[in-house]
Amino acid sequence: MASTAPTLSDLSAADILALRRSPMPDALVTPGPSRAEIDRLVEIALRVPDHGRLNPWRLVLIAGDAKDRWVERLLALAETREDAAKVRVSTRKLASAPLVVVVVSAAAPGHKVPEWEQILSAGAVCMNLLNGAHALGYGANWLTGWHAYDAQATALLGLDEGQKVAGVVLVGSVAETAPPRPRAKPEDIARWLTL
Ligand SMILES: Cc1cc2nc3c(=O)[nH]c(=O)nc-3n(C[C@H](O)[C@H](O)[C@H](O)COP(=O)(O)O)c2cc1C
Repeated sequence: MASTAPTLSDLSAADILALRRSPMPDALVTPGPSRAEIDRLVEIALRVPDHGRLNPWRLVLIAGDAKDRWVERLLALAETREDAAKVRVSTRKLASAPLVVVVVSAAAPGHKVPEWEQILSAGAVCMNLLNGAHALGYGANWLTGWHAYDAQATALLGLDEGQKVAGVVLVGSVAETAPPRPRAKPEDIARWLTL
């Protein structure tokens, strides 16, 4: 008998957003999105509110041989650190996913649009990547990790002065769905303003 489990195409956009869950990094596997799907994902990622149309973000796409070399170089850098044992483990989390999208905050300080708002817009890019990947039938996980902050590691990404890594978003097919994660209770977080 055919499975009656709902597929993505049976779900409404609201259900897709409500059901999204980050798979574990090593549960993100090949095949990754095709080139056309990556183009679509980038289009979705960039459809974010951006006060003043400053485009205060950049994306670095990492896949294939370049991704293997990136992880190798990070592993070599990890070994030079005092916390090598710990960062080696977090670096290996990057190995499985076929696509990594590094979201870079390129906020302009001193602009009349506060830097805080520009940085928030980079966070929105990360979130759109997660939802976009999910809607396209893939999974994604938003990480940072030591390599998002270490100057030698970020130099591998060719960031300009003042740019910061907002997210290292792993994308791939989902080998194993993560179990449900406890969520904040709306009543603990949201309240109606009464004046
Ligand atoms: C800015 C940011 C950085 C994160 N960095 C890491 C990280 O380095 N390592 C990690 O295990 N999880 C990290 N997380 C958490 C993962 O994204 C986590 O898998 C996620 O919160 C799971 O929740 P979800 O299923 O609702 O997406 C980070 C989350 C955010 C928002």
